[in-house]
Amino acid sequence: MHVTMTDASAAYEETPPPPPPAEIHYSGEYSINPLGDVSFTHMCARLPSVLHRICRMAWALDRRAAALLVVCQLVTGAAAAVGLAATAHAMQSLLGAGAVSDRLHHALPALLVVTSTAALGRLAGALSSYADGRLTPQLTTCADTGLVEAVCRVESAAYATDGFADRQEAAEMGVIRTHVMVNDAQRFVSALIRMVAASGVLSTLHWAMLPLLILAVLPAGVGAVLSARVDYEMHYTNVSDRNVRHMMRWWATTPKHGDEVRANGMTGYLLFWYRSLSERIDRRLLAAAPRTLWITLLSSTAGGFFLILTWAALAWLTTTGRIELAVAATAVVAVQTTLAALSQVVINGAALFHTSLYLTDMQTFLDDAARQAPQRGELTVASVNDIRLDGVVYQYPGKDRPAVDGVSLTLRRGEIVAIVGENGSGKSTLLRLITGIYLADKGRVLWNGSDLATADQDTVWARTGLVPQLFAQWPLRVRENVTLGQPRTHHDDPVWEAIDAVGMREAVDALPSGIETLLAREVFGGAELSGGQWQRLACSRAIYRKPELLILDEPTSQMDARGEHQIFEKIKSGASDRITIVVTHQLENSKVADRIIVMEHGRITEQGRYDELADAGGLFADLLALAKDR
Ligand SMILES: Nc1ncnc2c1ncn2[C@@H]1O[C@H](COP(=O)(O)OP(=O)(O)OP(=O)(O)O)[C@@H](O)[C@H]1O
Repeated sequence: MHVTMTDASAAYEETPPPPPPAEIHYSGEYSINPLGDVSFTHMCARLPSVLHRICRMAWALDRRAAALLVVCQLVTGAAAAVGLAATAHAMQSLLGAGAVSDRLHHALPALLVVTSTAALGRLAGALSSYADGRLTPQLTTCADTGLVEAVCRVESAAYATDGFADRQEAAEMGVIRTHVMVNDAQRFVSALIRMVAASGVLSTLHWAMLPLLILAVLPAGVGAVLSARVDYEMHYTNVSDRNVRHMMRWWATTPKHGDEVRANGMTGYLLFWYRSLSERIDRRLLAAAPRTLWITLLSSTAGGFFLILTWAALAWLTTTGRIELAVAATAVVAVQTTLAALSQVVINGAALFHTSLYLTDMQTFLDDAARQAPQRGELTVASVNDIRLDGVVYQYPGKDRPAVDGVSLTLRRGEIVAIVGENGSGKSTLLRLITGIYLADKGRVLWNGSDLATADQDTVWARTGLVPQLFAQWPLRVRENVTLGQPRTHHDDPVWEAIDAVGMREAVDALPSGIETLLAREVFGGAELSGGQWQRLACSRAIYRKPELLILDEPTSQMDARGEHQIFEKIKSGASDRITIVVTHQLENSKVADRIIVMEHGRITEQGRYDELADAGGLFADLLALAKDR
C-alpha cells in the first residue's frame, strides 16, 4: 500500500494520545518521610548537632580556614557588643546637658570606639568570607567524591535493593547543599553572636524590651522552619519522579542514542513524556504553595503585631518618663540591631535546618552504603588453577525464583568453556557468581579451594578480565580505554600489543591524535568509534590485563567476520595459561570450547563437546537446528 505524507499525518492525528509516564507508587522501607512526625522543637534541637557536624567536616579538611572562620565569628560578635555599648555611651553624652561642642567632645572617645569596632567587624567579615571561600569547594568536592566512591564500592547486589537509586538521588541533594552549608552556618553563628550582644545591651536598658523583641521575631522563625519542612516534604514526594526524569534526560539527549530516537520517531513522545513528568512534579510543588503562603502570612502577622507592641512599649516608657530620652535613643539603635540580628538568626537557622535535612539524607545513604560495602574477609587469592562451584544458588531481590539454581561445576586452568542457553537462563548471573561480583545465597564458589565469600575481592578481581555484554564506552583517550584500572607502564608497547590482538591498529592510527585521541564525540576534539570497533576495544581491555580468568559475554556480537575470527584465534592461543569462559548465542563459536555447558532456568542441563551435544537431541541440538533453519 502506498502511503502519502498527508495520509500518514492524518493517521497520526487520529491516533489516541500517548500514555503519560507511569505513576511510581514507591512503598518500600525508605518511602516514609523521616520528618513526617518530627516536632518544631525537635527540629530546632537539631541545629547544634548540625553545626557540630559542619565544624567537624571543616576541621578535618582545612584546620587553618576552619579556625580563621571561628575566630572571625567571635571577633564579629565582640565588635558588635563593644560597638553597641559605645553607641549607648555616645548617645548619653550627645543627648545630655551642656554645649554642643562639649557634648561632642565628651562623646568622641565612644564614637572612635564605634568606628573602630565597625571597621574590625568588616575586616572579620571579609576574612570569614575568605575562609568560607577556601572551605566550601573542599567540602563540596569531599561530599561529591565521597558519594561517588560509596556508590562505586558497594556490593553489586546493593544496586538491586529496594529504593537504592532513589536514596542516592536524595543524597545528591545533600552534595548540592554542601555548597551553601558553610555560608549558612557562618551567617547563623555570627547573627547569633550579634543578637546575644545586642540583646544584652538592650536588657540593661529595660527588662521588658527583649521578651517583646523575641516575640516579634519568633513567629518568623517558626514560619521559616515550617516552610522548610513543606519544601522538604515536596522534595521527598518527588524524589522517585526526579530520579526517573534524570535518567530519561540522559537517555533522550545523549548522542549515543540519537539515531534510535530519531529514526523511530520517538522525539515527540520523549518530549511529551519529559514535559508530563515535569508538570506532575510541578503540580505537587504548586499544590504546596498555598500552605507556604498561609505559613508566611500568619507568621508575618503575628511578628508584625509584636513588633508594633515593642515600639509602642518603648514610646510609652519614654513618654511616661520611665526611661530617659538618651536611653530611649540607644534603645532604638539596640532594638534595630537586635531585630536585624534576630531576623538573620531565624532566616539562617531555617536555612541551616533545611540544609541539615538533605545532609541527613546524604549521611543516611553513606552509612547505608558503608554497611553494604564488601566485608568478605582477608583471604588472599594468589593464583587460580581451578574454580569449583558447589550447589550455587542466587536469587535477585524481588524475584520469585532463583536466577541460578543449584549449579555445581569445576573449571580448570587451560580449559575453554562455552556457556550457552536461551535468554534469561542465568548465564550472565552465573558469570557474576564465578567472579565473585555476587556472592551465592547458598552453596560456595571456591578459587583454588578458597571460598570467595571470605576472600578479599580485590585480590580476586586482580586476576580476572571481563568483557560484559553491555560494555562501557569510556569518555577517555584510546590508551586509557585499553589500560583502564591497570598501573601505567613507561611506554605504550603493551597497549599496542593489546590493540593489535583485536586488529585495531589501523583504526587507532586513523584517529586524529592516534592513541591519544579522546573517545567522546560530545567533547571538542573528541572522536567516535563504530559499534564493532568499540567492542574490539573492550576485548583488548580484557586481554591487556593478561588475566588468569578471562570471561567474554557475547564478545563478538557487533564484529565483522574478520574481527570475530581474530578474537577467537586470540582466545585459543592464550588459553593454555588461563581459564577461559565464553558466553555465546552463536553456537558455531562454541566449537572453540573444550567443553560446552547448556543452561536452562538457572540449571546446567547438558555438558559436553560440540559434536557430542549436536547429536544428543537436547536443547543444544534444538537451538542448533533453529540456527540453521534460514
Ligand atoms: N540485575 C538484575 N536484577 C534483577 N533480576 C535480574 C537482574 N539481572 C538478571 N535478572 C534476572 O535473572 C534471570 C537471569 O538473567 P541473566 O542475565 O543471568 O540471563 P542470561 O542467560 O544471561 O540472559 P541473556 O541470554 O538474555 O543475556 C532473568 O530472569 C533476569 O530477569
